[in-house]
Amino acid sequence: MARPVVGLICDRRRIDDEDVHLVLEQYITTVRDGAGALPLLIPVLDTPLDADDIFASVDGLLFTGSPSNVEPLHYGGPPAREPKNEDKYRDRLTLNLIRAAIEAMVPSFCICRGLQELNVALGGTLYQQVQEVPGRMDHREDPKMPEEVQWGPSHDVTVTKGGMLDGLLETKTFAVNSLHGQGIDRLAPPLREEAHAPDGQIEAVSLKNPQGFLLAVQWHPEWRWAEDAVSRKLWQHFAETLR
Ligand SMILES: N[C@@H](CCC(=O)NCCCC(=O)O)C(=O)O
Repeated sequence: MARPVVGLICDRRRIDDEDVHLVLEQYITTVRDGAGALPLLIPVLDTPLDADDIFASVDGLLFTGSPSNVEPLHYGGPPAREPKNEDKYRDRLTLNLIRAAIEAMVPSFCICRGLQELNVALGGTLYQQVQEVPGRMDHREDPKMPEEVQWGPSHDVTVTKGGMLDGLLETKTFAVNSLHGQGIDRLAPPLREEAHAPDGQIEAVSLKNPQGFLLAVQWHPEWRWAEDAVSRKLWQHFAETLR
């Protein structure tokens, strides 16, 4: 039987004066092994690919993480302090694609930047520097540390009662990694909180009125997914919605 196909959103970066479309390999191998699907990379072109064309070729979508930030103009925020750290072509594709995927009930899993895109696409706002918000922790990785530490467990999250994760996971508090400087400020009206960090930062969301599968997490369940019971469950559940 043919494997289901999952479309992974690429980043668009300028490398050696060329436009390059790329995805970290860990997302690709996790889609293959954790969700049992065929990974299909979705490039971020000047004129975005048509959502219906994409939906005709995939059984689900993965909105990947990225070092780039959603441009604040999309949520009425002040100009970014680091305007170079943007991917305006990705914004142009994903903000519309997420809304279209919800409408078309295409199963979608959103990770890190993907969660932030979902919140902005549905009318929410972002903190541009979570660590500067009074009472919030620093959710960024330490780039001076070895990769294992940067991507290793960083803080707990607690699952919110009555949501998708509450129904899915036996463990209600568990450790996650944390590699983000931005985060949800105002939650988009159609979304509900699924989990939060000890400082109150929203760490996972889903639709209040679910239509198909839509889950977004601020952490990275693709990192060493096979070694972590919660990550295994999330990928398995995503896989089940693809068929
Ligand atoms: N830039 C945003 C989003 C953070 C994010 O997605 N990090 C993932 C980095 C690794 C990768 O390339 O997937 C923020 O800082 O909040």
